[in-house]
Amino acid sequence: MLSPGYEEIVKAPKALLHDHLDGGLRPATVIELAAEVGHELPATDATRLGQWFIEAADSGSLERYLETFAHTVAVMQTESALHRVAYECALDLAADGVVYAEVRFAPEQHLDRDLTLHRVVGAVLAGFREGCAAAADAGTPIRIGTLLTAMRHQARSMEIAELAVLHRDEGVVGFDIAGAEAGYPPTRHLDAFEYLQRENFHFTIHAGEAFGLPSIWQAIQWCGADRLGHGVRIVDDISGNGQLGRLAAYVRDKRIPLELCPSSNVQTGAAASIAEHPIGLLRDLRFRVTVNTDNRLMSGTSMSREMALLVEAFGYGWSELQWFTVNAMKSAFIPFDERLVLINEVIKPAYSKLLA
Ligand SMILES: O=c1[nH]cnc2c1ncn2[C@H]1C[C@H](O)[C@@H](CO)O1
Ligand SMILES: [Zn+2]
Repeated sequence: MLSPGYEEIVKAPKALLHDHLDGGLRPATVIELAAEVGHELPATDATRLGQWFIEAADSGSLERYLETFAHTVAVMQTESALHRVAYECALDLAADGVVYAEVRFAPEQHLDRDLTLHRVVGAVLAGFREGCAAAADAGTPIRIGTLLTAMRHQARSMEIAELAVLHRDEGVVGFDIAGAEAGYPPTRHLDAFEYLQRENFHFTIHAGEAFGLPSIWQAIQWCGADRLGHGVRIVDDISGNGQLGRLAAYVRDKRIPLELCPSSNVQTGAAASIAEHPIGLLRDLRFRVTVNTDNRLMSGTSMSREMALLVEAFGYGWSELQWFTVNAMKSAFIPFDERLVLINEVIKPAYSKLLA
């Protein structure tokens, strides 16, 4: 059978669990919004700006990679800008064939002007709602769940966790912490995670990206994370012959989803190349692997491109792409019955045609 081509991958339904709103703006939108607020950018032509983001993020360090967000966050400080960015995000993901996405952002980073946390969340949720309606009209339906992120070097995680629970019936489906990992362990935010568990709410934690096993261990065993944002360094607990250490065995046994982001990991130095990315080993060992974009602007990528890169590097076919997609859908934070509908009525029928 021919290996999946890029155009066919775009048409196949895909599920995305790890995508940052402030890491997915269109370069042209960054330029227009920057002009409105007088923010100076490193380039004023959309192609050159897009290239600047990719090159600046290609730094080999998470800390330097994160510096590029200064330019996107700076232009997302009004309700209309947040609404527009969320609206375009929904359209862009839908046009790429994503049928389910969880998109995250940190409300506390959008208070530089006069917004409140509630208004920030309201503007993003409205943007997603209207973007999803427009995508459905265009014949590319998509469902989007929002995750609220707290920045791990700050001290607002409890407040953001409460904000997420407060908006749970309006589209917020989960919580996360992000930012520089080394020096900021997940247990710094233990009170927020314990609160979320008492509320029967869902959360993922960026862990095992720029820091190793202790971060993953804390995220799972102290904080109770449902999923791992990246978690790629779980390979440090797997020996050369595929023998699993206790933590890796626990993660696999409990089917804890790994939100792997191949291109982002190469840019931050967590993997040497796509071909050497641990996703190959983790899939062979049947961890609950999912494929994600992380930051489409900083990596110049999309869900289809990430899958095409894996097809090229590992020789994957439709059955592996379906497996990643069903894994993601099973691991989503929306209710079980709604996940099943997407798996049985959208994903499986499409892949069975592609597999035929
Ligand atoms: O991959 C990441 N690791 C840690 N933090 C990240 C990553 N991608 C984005 N962020 C940060 C920068 C954003 O401003 C913030 C909220 O989306 O999350
Ligand atoms: Zn991330």
